[in-house]
Amino acid sequence: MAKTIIEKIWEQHIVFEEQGKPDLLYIDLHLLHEVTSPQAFEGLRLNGRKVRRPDLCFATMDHNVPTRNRDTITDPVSRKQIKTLQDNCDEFGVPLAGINHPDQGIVHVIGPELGLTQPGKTIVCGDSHTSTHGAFGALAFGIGTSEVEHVLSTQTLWQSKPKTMEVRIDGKLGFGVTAKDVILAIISKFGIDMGTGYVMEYTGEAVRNLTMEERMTICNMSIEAGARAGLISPDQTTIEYLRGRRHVPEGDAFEQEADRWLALATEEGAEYDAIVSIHADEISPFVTWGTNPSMGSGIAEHVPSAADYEKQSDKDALKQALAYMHLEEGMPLSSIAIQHVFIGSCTNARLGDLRAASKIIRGKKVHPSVTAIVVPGSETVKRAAEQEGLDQVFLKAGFEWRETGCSMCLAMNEDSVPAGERCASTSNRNFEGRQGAGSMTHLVSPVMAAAAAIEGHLTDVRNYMEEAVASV
Ligand SMILES: CC(C)[C@H](C(=O)O)[C@@H](O)C(=O)O
Ligand code: SF4
Repeated sequence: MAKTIIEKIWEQHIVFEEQGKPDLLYIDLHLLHEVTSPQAFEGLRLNGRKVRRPDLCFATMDHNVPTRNRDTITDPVSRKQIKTLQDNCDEFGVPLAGINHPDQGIVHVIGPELGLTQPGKTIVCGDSHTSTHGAFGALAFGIGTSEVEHVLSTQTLWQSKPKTMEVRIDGKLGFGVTAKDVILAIISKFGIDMGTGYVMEYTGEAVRNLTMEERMTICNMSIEAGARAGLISPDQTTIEYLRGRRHVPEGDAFEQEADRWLALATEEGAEYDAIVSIHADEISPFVTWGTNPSMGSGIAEHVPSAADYEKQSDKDALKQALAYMHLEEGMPLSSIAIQHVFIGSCTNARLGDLRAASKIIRGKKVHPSVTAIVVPGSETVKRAAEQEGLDQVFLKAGFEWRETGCSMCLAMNEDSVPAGERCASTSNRNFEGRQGAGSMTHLVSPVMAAAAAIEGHLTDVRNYMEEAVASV
C-alpha cells in the first residue's frame, strides 16, 4: 500500500511497540539550547547517568545571548543559563556552538546549515519550533524538559502515533507573496487548532517551487497551527541544499544517501487522515492584527468587526484581542503605525530573508519614528550577508545590524518592545506580551517588515516592489 513519508519515517524508527500504547522511537538527532536543558542534565547527574549518544546531540546558545555586546550579559538568569549549558556540555561531552563560536545561531537555523538536519531523521529539541527541520522531510518535533532528559539518557522517546494531514497549496504564488504569507494565510483560514493531533505534510505546486529556506519558514509555524510537526517530502531542491554541507557524506556516499532520501517521499495514492487545501490565488501579503497567529488578513483588508463573526465566542475573542492591540474594528490595516521593526527569528532570519528585505530598503531611510533592527539567524548567515554587503544596505537605511540570537522574538535578552508600542516582526508568535510586557506584535514577512520600516506604518510591499521593478 502506498505510504506517506510520515508513516515511513515512523516505522523505520520503532524500537518497541505494544498494542494501544505509545511507541518507543529511536531519535537520530537531539538539538539542545540553554533554556530547556538545565534540569535535564541535572536529572542525569542526580541519577548517575551519562549521555548515551553525545555524537547525536548538538547544542547552541540562542535565546538569551545579547545581540549588542557579547561580553556583557546583564540579566543574571540569562548569564546562569548560558554558563550552565557550557558546563553541562563540557561535563557530558556534548558538542556545543557556544556564544562566541563561529557556528553559533538559533538552533533551528544552524541545524540545517550544518547539514545535521537530514531527510528521514527523527529530530527532537526542547523547543516547539523544532518543526522547522521538517522542511527537509525529517520528523522533527519539540519535546519537554523531562523528555529531553529521557532522550539524553536513552536516545529514544515514547510517542503516540500521530494522525496525518495533507496541507495542499495549489497554484503559483503571486507578486510579493512569500512563504510567510502562505503559512499565515493557512493558519488564518483553518485556525490555530487545525493541526491538533496531526503531523502535517505540505504539498502542491506552490510548495515544490519554494527554496529550502522558504520551506523552513512554513514548517516552522506548523506548531502555531497546533500540529505536532510539519514536513515536506524531499525532492531535488532538498538534495541540492544539502550537497557539500559539513555533516552530510561526500562523493558516492552522498549520491546513495540522496537516493534513499528521495525514496522517502510520500507515494502516489497514499492516504492521509485529513486533507485541507488553499489556492495560491487566495494569498496576498499578510499581516496579523490580533493576539494569535490566526488573527490576520491580507494587507489590503481591514481589522475585522464583531459583525463579521457569527459565534459569540469569536466576537468576544476579537474584542479582547483588539483591546490589547489598541485597534478599532474596521480600520484599514495599512493605517496602523508601528514604532519597531524586527527582522529576525527562526522563522525569517536566513540569508534569503535578509536579501529580500534589503532589496526593499536599498537607497531608502527608516522612518524617523521607527527603531528597526536586523538580527541574523546565525553567525554563518551574518558572515554571508556581510560578504554581500547587506549589512551596509541596512545600516545606511538606518537599521541596526546585530549579533545573532532569538532576540526580540521573545525578549528573553535585553531586546524588547516597550509597553504600548508596536512592532512589525518577522517572528512567529504575537501572544500578549510576547515581545515585552504590554508590547503589540504584527507578524509579517521580511519584505513587509522592510516596507513598514520605511513608511512608519503597515503597508503593502507590492507598491514598493512595483517601484523597484519600474526603476530597473
Ligand atoms: C524557550 C522555548 C521553550 C520556547 C519554545 O519552545 O518555543 C521558545 O523558543 C519560543 O519560541 O517560545
Ligand atoms: S527565534 Fe523565537 S521562535 Fe525561534 S526558537 Fe528562538 S524564541 Fe523560539
